[in-house]
Amino acid sequence: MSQLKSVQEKLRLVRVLRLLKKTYTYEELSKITGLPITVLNRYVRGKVLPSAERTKELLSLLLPYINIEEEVRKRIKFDEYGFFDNMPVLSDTSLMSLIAEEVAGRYMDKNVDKVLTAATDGIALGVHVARELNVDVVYAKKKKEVGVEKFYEVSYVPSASGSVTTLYLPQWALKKGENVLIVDDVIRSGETQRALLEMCRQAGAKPVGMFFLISVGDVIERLREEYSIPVESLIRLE
Ligand SMILES: O=P(O)(O)OC[C@H]1O[C@H](OP(=O)(O)OP(=O)(O)O)[C@H](O)[C@@H]1O
Ligand SMILES: Nc1ncnc2[nH]cnc12
Repeated sequence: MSQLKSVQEKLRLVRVLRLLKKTYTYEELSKITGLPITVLNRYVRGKVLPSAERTKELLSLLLPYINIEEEVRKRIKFDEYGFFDNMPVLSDTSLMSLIAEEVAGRYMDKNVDKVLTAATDGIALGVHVARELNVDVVYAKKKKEVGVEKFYEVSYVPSASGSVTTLYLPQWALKKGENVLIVDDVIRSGETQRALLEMCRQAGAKPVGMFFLISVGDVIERLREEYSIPVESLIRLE
């Protein structure tokens, strides 16, 4: 294994431990791994990194205790209007890294050149996934930033809003022929995602897949049929 890969595996273990620490006590983790609490605590705090061999062993013992779908579900709390706060998911960098590993695994063979998302809440997932795929991330915004010469721009009417929203992306950010993975935290009506697909069309870039943390209803099936590309979400809400 290369030095880099070995370090990446060790950091992955630290993320797994940090995530499990939110649910399990050190005593419980010590029972699962057979390691003293002091040793686990040093790994969690990054004071010491385990050997490559121990990393492998610990990952195989600990990964079965992580269900990323479940981790996302339990962080989603609905308010009285049926909306949910995404921040408990998007802010958890250990969880987001593990989700991004999963997404990167699914799209590894698609030769992704760029990850595209929409500001604001898509950015966290976009950055994590792009870093995992070793590519750049670009995001469309709801306003025109100064200092940008030319934009791709797409207007649409978000379902319940009754007013026009426009998304803007600097033209240099997407190039003809690039393979694009579109990601976002939530897909509900699919209007935002259609706007991103339209930007790819304007640029002559090729959408090769779409991934969402949370989809509401059957919108991903409709997009999959319409665009004949993989469209997936980690969890689906009705
Ligand atoms: O499938 P849709 O019905 O288009 O909804 C999904 C979009 O809604 C949310 O963004 P929002 O427009 O609320 O902007 P924000 O990220 O700045 O909160 C979310 O981050 C998606 O981009
Ligand atoms: N935070 C949110 N809660 C529920 N539905 C949404 N659709 C887009 N963002 C959402």
